[in-house]
Amino acid sequence: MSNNPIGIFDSGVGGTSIWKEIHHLLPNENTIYLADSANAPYGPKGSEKIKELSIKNTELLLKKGCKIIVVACNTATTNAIDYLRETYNVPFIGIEPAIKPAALQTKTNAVGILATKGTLSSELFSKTSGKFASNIKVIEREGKGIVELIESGKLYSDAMKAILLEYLQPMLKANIDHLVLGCTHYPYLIPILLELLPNHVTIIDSGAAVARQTKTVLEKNSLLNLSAETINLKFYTNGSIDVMYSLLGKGFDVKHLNF
Ligand SMILES: N[C@@H](CCC(=O)O)C(=O)O
Repeated sequence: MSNNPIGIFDSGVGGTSIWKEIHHLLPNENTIYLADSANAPYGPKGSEKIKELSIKNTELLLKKGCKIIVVACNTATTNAIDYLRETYNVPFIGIEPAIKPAALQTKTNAVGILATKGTLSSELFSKTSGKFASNIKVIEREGKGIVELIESGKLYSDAMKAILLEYLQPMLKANIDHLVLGCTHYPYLIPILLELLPNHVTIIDSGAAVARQTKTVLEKNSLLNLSAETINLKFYTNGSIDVMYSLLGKGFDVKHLNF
């Protein structure tokens, strides 16, 4: 069982930002990544639809023998992880916008958060936000259009720069000193954001924390892979293989699969 793969899924290619953190921290683990790009973006879909898609992805990963599932998608986590944990008999790791560290560290008492509509409108997000950020100003912004541009291979484009400028403006006006990236596609924006943001704004992303949590849960459940066999890193997408390669780099085992 311990050499069974870690299953990771996202609405598309964004969760590869989480896969990179996991593979970096746990290089001896087999992994299977599912990019549900054909159904991206999840953000504007209702909670029930997001749940349904998360179930579909989970069941495919379980069929492939995954020992643990990482929901590498804020939108799927905030809308579906409670249901998944109640329903399936494997550990689940989720990702949520890191509003807590931002709220604890802010000196200007104002933080920005960029996330999808599905995340910002979820019960889980409003609970976390109410718990940790009730005394500070939180400028929320739906990152409308960002996932679509990344999924269509237009990460470094004038269109991307233009919408980011628009979304950041009210945050900068409110004097934020932290920007929380609340979607796993967004770490790929960091080089552009660094160009657009003043130096005093810290970008917060929870990818490394998710990898550490995955390691902790594997350890606790005696599921760390201790075998000396060569590991397998598999990627399945129901969208564009080229976009996967553009973010991962060539040389990985990326296959097209209808799911
Ligand atoms: N990867 C995204 C999903 C965005 C979307 O498909 O709208 C997230 O973390 O929320």
